[in-house]
Amino acid sequence: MGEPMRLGLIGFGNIAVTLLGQLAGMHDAPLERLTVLCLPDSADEASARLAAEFAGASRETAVVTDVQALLADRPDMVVECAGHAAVVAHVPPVLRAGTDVVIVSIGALADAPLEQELRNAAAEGKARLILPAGAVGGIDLLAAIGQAGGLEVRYRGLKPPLAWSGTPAEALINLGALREPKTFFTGTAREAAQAYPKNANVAATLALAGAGFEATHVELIADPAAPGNVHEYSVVSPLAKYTMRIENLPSAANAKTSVSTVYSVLREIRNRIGPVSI
Ligand SMILES: NC(=O)C1=CN([C@@H]2O[C@H](COP(=O)(O)OP(=O)(O)OC[C@H]3O[C@@H](n4cnc5c(N)ncnc54)[C@H](OP(=O)(O)O)[C@@H]3O)[C@@H](O)[C@H]2O)C=CC1
Ligand SMILES: O=C([O-])CC(=O)C(=O)O
Repeated sequence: MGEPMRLGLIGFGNIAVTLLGQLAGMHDAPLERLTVLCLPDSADEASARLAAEFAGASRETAVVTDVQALLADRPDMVVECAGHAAVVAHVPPVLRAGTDVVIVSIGALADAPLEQELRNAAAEGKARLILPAGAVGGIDLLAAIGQAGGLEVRYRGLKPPLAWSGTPAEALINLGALREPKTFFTGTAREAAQAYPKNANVAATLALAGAGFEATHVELIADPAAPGNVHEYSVVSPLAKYTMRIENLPSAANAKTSVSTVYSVLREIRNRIGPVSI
């Protein structure tokens, strides 16, 4: 059994609540304290759910609404699952304080000054900025062969029309009337991640692992026949060529987010606490 850990969570939406259920059932790699940083409007609900679903004899919980209170709880690691604005507001001070952070809203790094600020904050605090694979796979191979250069990466993100609601796609196509797949965005990973902050974090993950934000080609597609949230990409490099297609189950509480994202975060937590990292 690993050493007990003090975990901080930023956000209390779909990913955080689903993760809470997974953490509650995790006994092989124990958590001794879970501190949630949420918006003031969510604090009462978060307190009630933590008390009912997670707290116990050997588990303490706290709900806070500002980053200094989160840091005062001395978490060993913090997981951000709240969106791009929360990365901007909260992650630099946590890194500067010397605490490792897993960022789920990776597309925030498409803002080049913010990416630099996060790298500087991690260096200053001697902390690690951890970028999980999230809803996509094959990041290990991409990051490995990318070191040799010469990468060409092309990514297609297909989701059912509902998953694109509330995004700029609404102004480009009639999502409700769509009867066939429609590509509404073609561009770079930087453009995609910035225009679709809740839907194109995968494009940013591929860019950061591989060919960079400008050289990673992205297509975003609304497809009424999509069998879930689909991530397809192809890699051509001097060392390897491969294609990947992942059909992800969307979250019941947020069609934009694939459930596998939660499990990717859980993997980071287990790798941190457990005796083996894989
Ligand atoms: N890397 C990847 O592969 C993936 C990354 N993501 C990223 O994860 C994010 C979270 O996903 P999900 O949980 O499904 O989204 P949700 O919208 O369900 O949850 C996000 C929660 O964070 C809250 N929040 C917003 N701003 C702050 C803040 N400053 N401090 C604390 N809480 C805040 C939101 O409140 P309110 O609703 O009131 O704004 C909401 O409750 C997405 O926005 C996306 O950026 C998602 C899928 C895949
Ligand atoms: O969860 C997914 O399938 C991917 C996603 O939303 C993103 O890339 O932001």
